Amino acid sequence: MTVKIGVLGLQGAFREHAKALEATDTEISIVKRVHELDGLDGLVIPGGESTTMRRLMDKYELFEAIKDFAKDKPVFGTCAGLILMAKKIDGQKGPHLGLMDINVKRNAFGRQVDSFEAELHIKGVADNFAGVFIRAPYITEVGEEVEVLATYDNKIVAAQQGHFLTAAFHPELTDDNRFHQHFVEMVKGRVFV
Ligand SMILES: NC(=O)CC[C@H](N)C(=O)O
Repeated sequence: MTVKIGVLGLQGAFREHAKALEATDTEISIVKRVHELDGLDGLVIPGGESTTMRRLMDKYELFEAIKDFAKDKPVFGTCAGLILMAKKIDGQKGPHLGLMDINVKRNAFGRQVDSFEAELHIKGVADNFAGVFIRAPYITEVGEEVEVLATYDNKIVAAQQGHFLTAAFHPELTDDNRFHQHFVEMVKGRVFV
């Protein structure tokens, strides 16, 4: 069975995510409007700039619609997507979607190392995954139900909580689609139960 996965296409690296998913057994669509969530089995929230993406979500009434979608459908957020999914953002009053029990710090690796690549061990996914970090956040704290999937320099950079998956880096910017494949398996598991 082919599952249908949408990539939120308001801003950021959504085309790259769609491309990474092409190599998996999925039907892919770009989501820019609320009705385009209909019939999807899972959603990817890409990297970009979290405050801009939030503003656009509000503008197109996608904010509540995505919260609703996420009640029982898998969501995968990378970088800005991770920030949007977190329950707590360092130095910021409230969260955005607040889907995952994680605290996140934005632009957390500092200005000197704006962007870098590091080899990651991602639990259950890959021992040697090239993590591309771009003004990346990291997770400072996780709740009991959150499973840490990867750390870099003792900082949490990938995690999963039930049907939510998140990464501080950009798996869509490499040719390695194992992390996307992991999300597809999560979506399939959900569809079959
Ligand atoms: N590459 C990214 O998605 C960077 C995230 C960005 N620093 C933010 O705060 O939204």
